[in-house]
Amino acid sequence: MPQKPKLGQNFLVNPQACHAIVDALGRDLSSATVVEIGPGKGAITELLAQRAARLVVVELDSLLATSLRARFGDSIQVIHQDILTVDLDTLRQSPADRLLIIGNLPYYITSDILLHLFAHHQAIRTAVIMVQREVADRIAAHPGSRDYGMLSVTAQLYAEVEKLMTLPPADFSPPPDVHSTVLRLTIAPRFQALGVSPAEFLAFVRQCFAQKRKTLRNNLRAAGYQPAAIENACQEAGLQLDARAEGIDMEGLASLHRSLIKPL
Ligand SMILES: C[S@@+](CC[C@H](N)C(=O)[O-])C[C@H]1O[C@@H](n2cnc3c(N)ncnc32)[C@H](O)[C@@H]1O
Repeated sequence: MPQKPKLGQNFLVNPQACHAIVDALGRDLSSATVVEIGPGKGAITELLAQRAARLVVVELDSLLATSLRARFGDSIQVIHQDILTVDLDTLRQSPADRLLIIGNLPYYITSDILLHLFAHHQAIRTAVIMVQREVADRIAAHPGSRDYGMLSVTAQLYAEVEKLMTLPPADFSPPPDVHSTVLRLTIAPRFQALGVSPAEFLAFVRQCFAQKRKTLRNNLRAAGYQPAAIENACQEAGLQLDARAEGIDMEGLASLHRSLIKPL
């Protein structure tokens, strides 16, 4: 049985894909601060170093971080640290500097990295990230699809999501067990337009999706809402009582939430 690479280390070995991923950040990076998550052996880093005004890379593996420092010298900043502990705000040069994030992510912490990016969304303009295909499908899913759930709603509350390309295992060394998809997330939070506050609304969405097979009514009852309040909120949102959360768009979920927290 082949050993799983440590720290999700599947290195990209398709040069066209490397170019396409960097291009997806935007052609002109001459005034941008770019942050690469998990540069590894530098396949993407090499292209970025030629184009970005400023490049900061965050690599957890000490041997890789050392060899990146030796290879790129002072032309880039190498941070040897777990990305989940890096305060992205501190990488900006000014409050107006909004970071461009890029990375062929270590798949074992994809969701944690996404949440970390969203927690710092004010510091970010765009993120181009490669994730496992099935996870990309969930992030980009629309209401009514099997893949639509908490991850889709969370991502789409913070960003416009585009699927750019899917790569086969053979484009990596060693090849992973899965296909990989590149996503572009353009940060555009929707909380204000929906009239909801982020922490409260995300907690509510979690309750709606608590058990995907249950109806919304049952999930909300289990979360402690009164049957009459649920009925009223569904009516206000124009939703059937036996609807399931996976069929409800963001506006519908927000309308339900606003009704349910309204003082009686
Ligand atoms: C899928 S590889 C991508 C490497 C390179 N960017 C490429 O495309 O060939 C993921 C990289 O993330 C690094 N990594 C894993 N966990 C990390 C973490 N928590 N913080 C920062 N880097 C991490 C790994 O060491 C590895 O270099």
